[in-house]
Amino acid sequence: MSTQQETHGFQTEVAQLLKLVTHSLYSNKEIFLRELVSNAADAADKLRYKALSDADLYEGDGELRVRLSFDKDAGTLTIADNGIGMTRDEVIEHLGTIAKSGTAEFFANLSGDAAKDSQLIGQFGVGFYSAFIVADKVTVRSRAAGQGADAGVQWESAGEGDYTVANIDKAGRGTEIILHLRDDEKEFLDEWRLKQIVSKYSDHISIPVEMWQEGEPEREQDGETIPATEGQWQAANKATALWTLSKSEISEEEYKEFYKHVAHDWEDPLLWSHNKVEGKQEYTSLLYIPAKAPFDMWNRDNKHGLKLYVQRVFIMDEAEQFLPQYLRFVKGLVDSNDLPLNVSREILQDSKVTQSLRTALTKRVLGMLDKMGRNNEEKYQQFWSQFGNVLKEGPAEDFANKEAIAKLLRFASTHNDSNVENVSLAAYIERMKEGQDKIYYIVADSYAAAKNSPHLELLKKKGIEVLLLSERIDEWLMNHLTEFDGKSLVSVTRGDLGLDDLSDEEMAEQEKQAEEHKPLLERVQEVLGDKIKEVKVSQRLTDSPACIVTDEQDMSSQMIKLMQAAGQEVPEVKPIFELNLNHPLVAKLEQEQDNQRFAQWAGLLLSQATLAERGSLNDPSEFVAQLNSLWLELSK
Ligand SMILES: Nc1ncnc2c1ncn2[C@@H]1O[C@H](COP(=O)(O)OP(=O)(O)OP(=O)(O)O)[C@@H](O)[C@H]1O
Repeated sequence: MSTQQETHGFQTEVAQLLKLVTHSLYSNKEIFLRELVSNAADAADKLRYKALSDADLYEGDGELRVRLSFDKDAGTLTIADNGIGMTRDEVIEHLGTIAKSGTAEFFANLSGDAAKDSQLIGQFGVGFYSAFIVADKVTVRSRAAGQGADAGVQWESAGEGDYTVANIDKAGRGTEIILHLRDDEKEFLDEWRLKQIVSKYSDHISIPVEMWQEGEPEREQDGETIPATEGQWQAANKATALWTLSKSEISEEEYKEFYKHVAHDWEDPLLWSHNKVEGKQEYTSLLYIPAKAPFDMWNRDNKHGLKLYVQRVFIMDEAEQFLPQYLRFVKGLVDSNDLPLNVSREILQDSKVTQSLRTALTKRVLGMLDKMGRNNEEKYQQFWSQFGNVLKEGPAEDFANKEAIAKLLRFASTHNDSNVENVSLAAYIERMKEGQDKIYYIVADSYAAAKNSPHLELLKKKGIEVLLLSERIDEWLMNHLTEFDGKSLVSVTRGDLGLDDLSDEEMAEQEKQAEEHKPLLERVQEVLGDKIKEVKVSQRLTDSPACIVTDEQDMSSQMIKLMQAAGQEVPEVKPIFELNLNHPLVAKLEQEQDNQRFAQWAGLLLSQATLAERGSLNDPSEFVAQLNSLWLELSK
């Protein structure tokens, strides 16, 4: 009997997701079973955890399992678990809305192209809603552990705009999902097909997935009487938690499938590392690097972290204490023998065990990435393109591992004529010119702006490599990374390039030039006044007439932009104005007798240099006016 039936509309995002699920996921439709069995296993894990402090929740039935059954006549497939179950409110919340933040933006970005969107949707994770790949109606009957039989709830939907919920009686705790299969999906009403899917995808989840085995009547075989057997539920999977096995017992396929279960991802992982550690600390970790970044990796409240088990009992999901933020893309689990079973998030936070696990797991991840970087460049590039920018948060967050993180960084560089970020600091050092003791880089708004920056001119001419950085995070990164392997990292847009050792003769020549052209420098300083900090003969230009650079102690242009974008106040920073004395425009400037025109030329050069460096001017109309008035003068 059902009462209090209500009809609810799906949250817009769920309706969009359902449309996509039914239209784009046909090619791999059997995974619906993995998703539903995975949810059942999670529900069992949650009950086991809650029952640690309240054994009554088991209601006398502590054998947690999920059962598959089908009815050929009715065309239904049922997945029934005796896990934690759901209350009416939970059913409405979990099966009618998507709680992940950033969901609306995610849907706004879909293209409408089924093939592309199905890739994206895999990153998003459709979970329960994958039921609608094969079913045109889904009935969920659930009852939360610890409640009376009359606290059951039934949810039903055809996967279009709405669903119904009603109160029902349900004697057994847990959740039953009844799929009313579409006419062309009846292949799933088959014992062998189901067994095959279960062993392919769900062999190593922690609970048995059972199917009904019919009994056999007594029979004669080779003159012997074989007694009758009774029908019984039998596990179709191995049901041993994968990470408790030794590595040699686990196949690649099994690692990959297990990943999809823990990470709720649809794609194979890129890399994993499985380790049992004994001794002072005892734990097992199974850490995966996904192939693709999740849709919400840059969302501030993105949920991440490992699954935590204590002595093989599931304790919590998304335990973010075990890895630093800059490794938030790592998925997997840690199973500790040293933490208490009743550990809470608060206790975890302050625990020494957590601290040492975090240190060890961080090292492990950095180690596995380093190894991939050395052994498989192609795979590493795939990793870098997805997670490189997250890793760049590392040097600021994790001082102790700065050098190890720096080894993992990859940059675009003048060495390669391409924007691909594949140059490591170690590779740069190997190619350093004789006498060069610094690593040069530039941070600009785009790859093109970096590559074509006038600040690179002399270095290019001398064949000195410069790393070309153009991601938003790069300035932040370089602020925290001042040295690698004993070599300092130097921005070509700041202070001195420190090329002294490279070119004694040129340095002497420059000093001589500065002396000879002192009057010019003084005149420029006078007309530009407090717009600049200082005017100098440039060390770095060959083709451009002038550039601006930032004093060593001042905040760089990129940092100023970052802070402004974040709405923060920034101090005024005056540039050092550098002139290329070998440039004809500068020679012309020097010869200009008319003071007013001299001031206009100098102002124009400064505006141009500022534009090239910062991409914008404080007073663009002044620049336009300068340009126009000079044109007029010249065309007289
Ligand atoms: N068998 C079940 N027993 C109890 N709760 C369930 C069950 N199936 C689903 N749920 C609840 O519904 C929620 C939504 O499930 P769904 O599969 O859509 O997403 P998910 O498992 O949280 O994550 P993902 O979308 O990444 O798969 C779950 O988080 C859980 O709270």
